[in-house]
Formats: sequence, C-alpha cells, structure tokens
Amino acid sequence: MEENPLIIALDFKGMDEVEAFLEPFRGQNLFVKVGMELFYKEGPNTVYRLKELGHRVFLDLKLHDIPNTVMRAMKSLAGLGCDLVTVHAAGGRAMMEAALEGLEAGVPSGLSRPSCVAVTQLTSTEEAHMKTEQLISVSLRESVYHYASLAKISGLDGVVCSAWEASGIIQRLGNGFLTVTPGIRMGTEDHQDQKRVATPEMARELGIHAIVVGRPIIRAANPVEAYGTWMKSWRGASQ
Ligand SMILES: O=c1ccn([C@@H]2O[C@H](COP(=O)(O)O)[C@@H](O)[C@H]2O)c(=O)[nH]1
Repeated sequence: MEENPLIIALDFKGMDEVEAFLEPFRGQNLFVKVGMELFYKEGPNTVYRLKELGHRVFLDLKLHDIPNTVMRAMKSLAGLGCDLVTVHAAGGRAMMEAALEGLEAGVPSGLSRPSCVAVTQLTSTEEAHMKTEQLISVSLRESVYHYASLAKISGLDGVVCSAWEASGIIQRLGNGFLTVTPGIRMGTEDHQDQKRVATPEMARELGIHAIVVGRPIIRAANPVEAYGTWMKSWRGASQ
C-alpha cells in the first residue's frame, strides 16, 4: 500500500455522479473506495473505469459467507484489477483463508493480488450495542484485538478498525499489519452514524496506515478544496 493514503469513499448512486465528482480532480491519482451502493448498481465497470482514470481502487464489499462461496467470489473480484478488498472477520479463519485462496487463484498474470483486510467491529458500533446485540461479553477493544489476531493468523494483510483500537493492534501485531480506519471526522463535524471517531491528526499520531473519508469530502461544497484540507490534516508537516 502506498504511504498513508487518504481513501475517498465514493458513496454515490451511480457512475454519472462519480464522473462528475472526479472531473475537478483530473490529473490527480487518488485512492478511492467503491462500496455496495455503487457496485450493486454499476458492477465491474466501476472498477475498470476508475483504474482507466489512474486511481487505486478499494473494493469494499465486506464478504461474509461460507468459505467456498467467499473463495469463488474473491476469485471473480481479483480478476477486476482492484487493489484492496474486504471480508468480515466474524466469518472466521476458514473463510478468511478461503478469501486469500480465491484472490490468489483469480489474480490476472503479471499483477499482484489485491490486499485483503478484515472488518473487525464496524465504526458505527458502540460497546453497549455490541454486548446486547452480538452477545459479546468482552470489551469492544478486546473483540477488535481478537478479530485482528484471527485475521493475521489467517494470512490477511490487515484490518478495518476504528482509530480507538489501531495503536493497540499495531503494538500487538506489528507495523506491517495494515490498519485502515473509517470514522474520521474533523472535531466540529456531525458524526452522522459513526460512533468511534477520531480526527485525521489523531489518526496520524496513532500511526494508522490509511484513513477512509466519505461524506465530509464527497458532500462538501468544494470537494477539491475539502480534500486538500483533509490531506493537510492527515499528512501534517510532510504534506
Ligand atoms: O467499520 C467500517 C467499515 C467501513 N466503513 C465505510 O467507510 C465509509 C465511511 O464514510 P463516511 O461518510 O466518512 O462516514 C463508508 O463507505 C462505510 O461503508 C465504515 O464507515 N466503517
């Protein structure tokens, strides 16, 4: 993964909106995230078009199914040429190993396989809800650390977690294991449905590898200006 990317979540209804959003960024190579809304509407052409425009693509479909199904699905996704994909760690070790097997089998010759990271606990989850709804009795941090260890043992490249758990994961599993963190907001912003949030400066200080930012940039009045401001906060003096 390129040094500490800020990944823009392209949470749009369709490619028309994506093209309009990206037009003012022409000439810049971004790292963008395609989620379920866009992929379910537009399909693989989304990835082909974004790659043609020179962007890196995080295809965030959060696969969670039986190992055989995930293996076969990952084989298809690897053929699209995306750079990063996701599974849910709750699917278990056999499922995560199957995901990697599928990615390795499906990657076009001459390309390296997409990195694969596991979602631990969604950044919209609070500890109280995790305990009552998932019946997990350990702390949310412990649950995230457990899922992260499982992902590492399964051979994955890293995890999606919140900034609140990231430094603990890096301490436990090493700096080579990626921490990708959504739930990033400037101090004064509306958190919307995000619960475990941090600012870009905090994320940088915690040693996080990549942040994911959607609405604060894609819904900004001037997205190019907003992206510049966010990059400055995220990269600090090195920007
Ligand atoms: O735990 C998770 C996993 C994925 N996401 C995704 O990241 C973006 C965040 O968008 P914002 O608009 O900045 O809240 C979105 O696409 C989610 O699907 C996450 O938020 N938390």
